[in-house]
Amino acid sequence: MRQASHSDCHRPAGGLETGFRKRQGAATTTEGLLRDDRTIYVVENDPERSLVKTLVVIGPSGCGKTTIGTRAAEIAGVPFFEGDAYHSEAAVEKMSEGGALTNEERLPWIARIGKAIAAEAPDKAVLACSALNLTIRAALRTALPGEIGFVLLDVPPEELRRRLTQRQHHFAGAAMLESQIAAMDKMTDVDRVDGTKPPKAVAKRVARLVDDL
Ligand SMILES: Nc1ncnc2c1ncn2[C@@H]1O[C@H](COP(=O)(O)OP(=O)(O)O)[C@@H](O)[C@H]1O
Ligand SMILES: O=C(O)[C@H](O)[C@@H](O)[C@H](O)[C@H](O)COP(=O)(O)O
Repeated sequence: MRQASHSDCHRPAGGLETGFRKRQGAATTTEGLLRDDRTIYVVENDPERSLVKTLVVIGPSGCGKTTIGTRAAEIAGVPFFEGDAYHSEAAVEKMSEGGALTNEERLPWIARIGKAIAAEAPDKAVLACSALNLTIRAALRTALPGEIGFVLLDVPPEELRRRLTQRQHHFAGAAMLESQIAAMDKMTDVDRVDGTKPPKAVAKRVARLVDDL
């Protein structure tokens, strides 16, 4: 297995097109059609690109997506993508003030992530991305049409709160936590790993899921 180096953490170069738009009417065969309440969204799906296999490390702020995703990617020898690096400035500003994103605000972000992974990952990737509800996981499945797995790092709210109160230099603080927990669905379509265990142990379990993709 190749060892992942620091440069394997992928961040956007800038200028990526979103590949996302709101529309009415039917989707073509190269598009994924997503419905969220009364709105229809389209995340474009480019049939020409390689089918990267992606393990998405998911869960609310503070559950350990970045910490565990980075280590798991290193163990598995695949590049790591930091989902938070693909937010728009407006989204970061909103979250810095404790505001919660809507699905409509999240979808262009997901499209940017999908394009980056499709363009930059050779065959497999680990992605850190909250993916709190089915609409967003469906968008990821559409934006990344290769095999995709989701693993939730299970951490109780009081531990999340403790971690976020201590974490520094990040736009998402404890103020966002309640809205994140409220936005989470039952997550019946994902794997779960106990995220309260030491990072090394959690990362090993997640790396095994990357190998199994
Ligand atoms: N398994 C763990 N045990 C204890 N602390 C952890 C664990 N995983 C992450 N942390 C700590 O919790 C905080 C949030 O982790 P981070 O990876 O930034 O979470 P997320 O990316 O999900 O927001 C960080 O300070 C990190 O060091
Ligand atoms: O790592 C974190 O602290 C969080 O995940 C945080 O960065 C934020 O929650 C999402 O990137 C925004 O998206 P959601 O509103 O979908 O969680």
